[in-house]
Amino acid sequence: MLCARNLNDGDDNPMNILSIQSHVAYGHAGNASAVFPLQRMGCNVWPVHTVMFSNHTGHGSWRGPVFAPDTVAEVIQGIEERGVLPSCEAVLSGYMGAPEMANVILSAVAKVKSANPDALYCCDPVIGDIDRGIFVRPGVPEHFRDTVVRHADILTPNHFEVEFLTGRKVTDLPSALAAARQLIALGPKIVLITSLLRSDGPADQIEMLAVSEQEAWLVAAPLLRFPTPMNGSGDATTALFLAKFLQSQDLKVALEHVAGAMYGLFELTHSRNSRELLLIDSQDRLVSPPQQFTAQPV
Ligand SMILES: Nc1ncnc2c1ncn2[C@@H]1O[C@H](COP(=O)(O)OP(=O)(O)O)[C@@H](O)[C@H]1O
Ligand SMILES: Cc1ncc(COP(=O)(O)O)c(C=O)c1O
Ligand SMILES: [Mg+2]
Repeated sequence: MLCARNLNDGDDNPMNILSIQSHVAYGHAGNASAVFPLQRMGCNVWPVHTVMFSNHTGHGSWRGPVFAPDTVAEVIQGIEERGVLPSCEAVLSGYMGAPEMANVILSAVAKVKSANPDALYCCDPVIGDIDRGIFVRPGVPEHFRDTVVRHADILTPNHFEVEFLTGRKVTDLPSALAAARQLIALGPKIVLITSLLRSDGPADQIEMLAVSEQEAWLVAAPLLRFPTPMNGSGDATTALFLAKFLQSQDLKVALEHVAGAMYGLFELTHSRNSRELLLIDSQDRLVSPPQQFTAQPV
């Protein structure tokens, strides 16, 4: 079984998650979108930042450094020197900045897995989206496709990313399932496709598809219209899915949780016309989603 820790053994210490992502000071993307939901779900997070930007790139301009891969490796080495990697249950990665950063992250995954063979690597292959196309540096998309994906246990591409990683057009449910299974054949145990848009799907709904070797579940929630695309949603989605999966070890439970939590977050953000996700105002919704969405087997 894909399992970081058996929660039925009476051990109620929080999960430790090493989260290596971008960080923004204002608003929510990367670690600034993932850390709070993980903490609110009761996880202990060790955030390592790959960049420190003033704000997410969706605003059109931003300032701040992209950290050198060696800088990030040094921070991870310092964590290793605390002797705590055996208690790390998962590594989570997102926006990488440059292909060399991916190698630092893969080396962190190897260290964590050698200290704790049950630890999971959850990779959000941040490459781009349907509205903007590719928004990462040259070389990063190919590096995800050719190398990083094979090392992930859980992979959470959006619609655009699943098409890039597989080289397949995803237009309907059969092509979405085939694309997820193509990725699973490379190594990941679970593929979560976020924001699936398909011709044979319901209008005005946004879907997520969660696939493992044994199971496939589809869930739909209302699609809300925003004047500009929202950023940071994938980072919160992956964080919430990982936390719930680690806690429940159940694909359907994790999928239904993330669908309800993300709808709760988007609904509040939409009702207040906010350009940034209202994560703090939605904190209770992230843990106990007010609306439930039932996943269907496919
Ligand atoms: N316009 C929207 N209306 C409602 N929910 C949305 C909307 N956009 C994103 N979401 C929620 O956020 C999740 C992740 O969005 P997605 O666009 O796939 O992330 P990414 O930022 O990685 O592109 C979706 O699966 C959905 O739950
Ligand atoms: C700094 C930064 N990190 C991460 C992301 C990824 O965000 P999303 O969750 O929308 O894929 C973005 C997207 O704009 C970003 O600007
Ligand atoms: Mg994303």
